[in-house]
Amino acid sequence: MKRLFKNAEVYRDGKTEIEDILIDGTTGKVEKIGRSLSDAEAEEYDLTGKLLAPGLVDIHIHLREPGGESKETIETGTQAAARGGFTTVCAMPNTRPVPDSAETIDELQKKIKKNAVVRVLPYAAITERQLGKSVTDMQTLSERGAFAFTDDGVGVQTAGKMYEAMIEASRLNKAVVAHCEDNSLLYGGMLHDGEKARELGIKGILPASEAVHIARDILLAEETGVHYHVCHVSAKESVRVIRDAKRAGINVTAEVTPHHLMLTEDDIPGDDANYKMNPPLRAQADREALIEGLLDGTLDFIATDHAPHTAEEKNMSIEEAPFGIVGLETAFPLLYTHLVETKAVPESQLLDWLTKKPAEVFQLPYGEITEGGYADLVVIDRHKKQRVDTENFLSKGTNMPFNEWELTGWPVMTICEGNIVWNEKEEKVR
Ligand SMILES: NC(=O)N[C@@H](CC(=O)O)C(=O)O
Ligand SMILES: [Zn+2]
Ligand SMILES: [Zn+2]
Repeated sequence: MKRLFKNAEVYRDGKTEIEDILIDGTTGKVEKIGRSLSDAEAEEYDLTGKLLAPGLVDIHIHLREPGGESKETIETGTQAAARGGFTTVCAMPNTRPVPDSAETIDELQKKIKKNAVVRVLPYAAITERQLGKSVTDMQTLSERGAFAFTDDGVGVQTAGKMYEAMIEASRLNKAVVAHCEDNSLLYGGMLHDGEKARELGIKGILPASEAVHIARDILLAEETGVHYHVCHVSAKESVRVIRDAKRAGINVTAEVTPHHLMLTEDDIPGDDANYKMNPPLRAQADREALIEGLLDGTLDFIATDHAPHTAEEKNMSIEEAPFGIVGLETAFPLLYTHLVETKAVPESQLLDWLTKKPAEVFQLPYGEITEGGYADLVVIDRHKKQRVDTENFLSKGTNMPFNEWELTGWPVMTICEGNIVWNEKEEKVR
């Protein structure tokens, strides 16, 4: 089935212009882009006044399946993604079992094929069961569709294992994606090692627990030539280390989450586990360094680290609850409201951080609207103002600090490979 989107403000090639886009549901591709298009067979949609952008790409999410279905499933997590405007998401491997072998990744691929509403690219683990002891059979995992390798959820504790993994990943032309956290520097910390932790009497997490791991890995990346990508950068020291590495020509890239861009430890109202995530919300100087890092290209793009947990788990105290917050359904309006509407960042820049940049960094054929390219699109109503209502989420997870925030710029329709996977008008997910 063909669809013709008329009079949209189309963002492509760095510009926004009023155009029509004809897509083909059979091939899943964009057939034509231009002015005054018509097609006798196509169903028409008038998008006057709406922004039509490439479908968003999220390199870092947790779908919890298999093993954590009470927190999220491939179905509910990708429904949440579709509603948030995301058409490509990369699923982290801290599941039970961990995708660390041919059997486990094959099983995961089957589940994705059956239940995913948007495109899911699965990560495989760097080490077996993410225990940091022996590197997985990366070649086999690559052949079976591993997007890249990561032990997200934990840091690879020894330099030697990371080095071995990087040599193999480099040979296979795959990225090593790292959760950076040196356990020997944790000291039982739960919040950033700052004012708020002291006030609440909770042990602090040193910025160095992140930055030391990153610095170590960067030297190993230099040695091995691997594409090394840093997850959820939170500390100003980490930004500095990555900036220096890029200047030295080392193949390092990095992401930052919406929550680290928006919040600091000062926003934590008390013992509320909706503010508990790893890495933690840090100080104002860190938040500023993250924004500066994004603007100067030290940090390459934004990823949500959507990390659902059950209400039961998150209703516990900060010291008892698990780390992590959800983000797929609010990422775009949150960033649009607080970066674009405030004029801190041009709309095109925000879109690039959520589409073109992540796709480029991982050499994915998504994240841009082109004739002949995938019909992955999101329609955004820049004027739609709405309060976040976690009760209304499609995700099973409601654990997040942005409930009841009034935000502007909501996705109203998401198209993945030519199929409408979310349409606000019909409150529908495929
Ligand atoms: N970010 C988090 O706080 N939690 C993540 C793990 C992770 O991303 O490291 C989770 O899986 O819950
Ligand atoms: Zn992580
Ligand atoms: Zn994560």
